[in-house]
Amino acid sequence: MNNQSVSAQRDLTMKLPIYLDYSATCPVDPRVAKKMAEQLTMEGNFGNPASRSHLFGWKAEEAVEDARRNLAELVNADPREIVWTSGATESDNLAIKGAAHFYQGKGKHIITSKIEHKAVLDTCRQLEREGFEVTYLNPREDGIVYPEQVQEAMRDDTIVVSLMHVNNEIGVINDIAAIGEICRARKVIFHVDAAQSAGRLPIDLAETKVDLMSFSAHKMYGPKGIGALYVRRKPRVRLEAQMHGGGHERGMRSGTLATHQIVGMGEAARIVKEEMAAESKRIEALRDRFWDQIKDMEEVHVNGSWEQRVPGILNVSFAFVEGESLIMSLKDLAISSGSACTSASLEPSYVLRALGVNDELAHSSLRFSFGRFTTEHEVDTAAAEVRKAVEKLRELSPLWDMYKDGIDLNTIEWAAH
Ligand SMILES: Cc1ncc(COP(=O)(O)O)c(C=O)c1O
Ligand code: FES
Repeated sequence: MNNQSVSAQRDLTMKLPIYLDYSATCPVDPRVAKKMAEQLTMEGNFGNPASRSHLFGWKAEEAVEDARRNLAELVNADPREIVWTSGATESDNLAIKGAAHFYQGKGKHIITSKIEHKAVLDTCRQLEREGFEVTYLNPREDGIVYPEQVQEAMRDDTIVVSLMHVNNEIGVINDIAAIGEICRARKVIFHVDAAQSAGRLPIDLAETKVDLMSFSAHKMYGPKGIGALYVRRKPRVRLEAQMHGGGHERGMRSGTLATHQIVGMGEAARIVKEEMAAESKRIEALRDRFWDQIKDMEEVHVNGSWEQRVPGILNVSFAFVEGESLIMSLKDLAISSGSACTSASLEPSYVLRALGVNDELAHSSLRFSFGRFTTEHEVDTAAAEVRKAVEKLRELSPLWDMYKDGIDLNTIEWAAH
């Protein structure tokens, strides 16, 4: 089934909300699902890829290695540099803890940023408890962590720098090539979380001086629960394993390989490599189409650099409207106020706060993310619904009335309570 027929079929059966949360996760591409299903049964590659004594094992191993080649080709790496994991969370843990533990004899200082995914931030917190020191860089107002900031934070005992390629809440892109040069010159290991960029931006690891890179299949239309870590061979990067057992994945990550998941990720990578250029253009056009329909509203702001961003993510603040109320009144849209992992919290986003967005505005922000199966019709419907909901909530807002009456809200002394 092609993309258009998937969308058409969904239109017919739909009472489902319009899905605009592709940064949280993507549906599995039907081509990927088909290939995965074929692996599971007696006729497929159900064997254990580690079994060396019979055909079932050999076939499963071949399927795993095909997938490894496909993922490696997506980022121009050597297949021997790809280690399968359960997702980007595990890859981040393995990269940062693995490198910190292996290289701690050289120093105990790590550099990261305040707007990393929790998988990186919590890993760094854990390392702090173990006696490592971590510098959390603040991005500039545009959401970018600049190479000079990394340069300035470097110390003689710095062993690891971990920065994301694309931020999952605001879609802003960091210049990993320039940061890689700085790290390489000082022989500091550079880890990049590419969960949001792989398959959305071209990545060339033969050219870019990244030592470790995390990937997640479910952000590229593959299944959840599978990911990979790129571990550079030249110059060789060493890691202390975090999972011990049968010595799979050259000792870096033990555990029977999940053949069907791995085949799914490989197929997802193969498809996205072929379709990325056209897909990015299409998604950018959808994003612009959406933004064109809401940008003339008053007090509507895009968070993060407009120029340096992936096409699929748009984080917008609607001043004088409370984000949770807005989501509640947009029941026909599947959107979020920030990342999926923190969507249960009513705290304003730590990412937006780090950009200097004030609490009220951070509270009134929504993330729209567009993807492979998004249609123009969905975008038009979503934009109309957003306009309607924002206007209605503002009608009910005393603060909006005051703003419209020209009262400067910053000068008001609110009663303490
Ligand atoms: C930037 C980033 N890193 C890591 C993850 C976690 O990936 P996974 O769900 O594969 O563990 C995500 C997913 O939300 C992400 O956006
Ligand atoms: S799924 Fe993206 S933040 Fe957790």
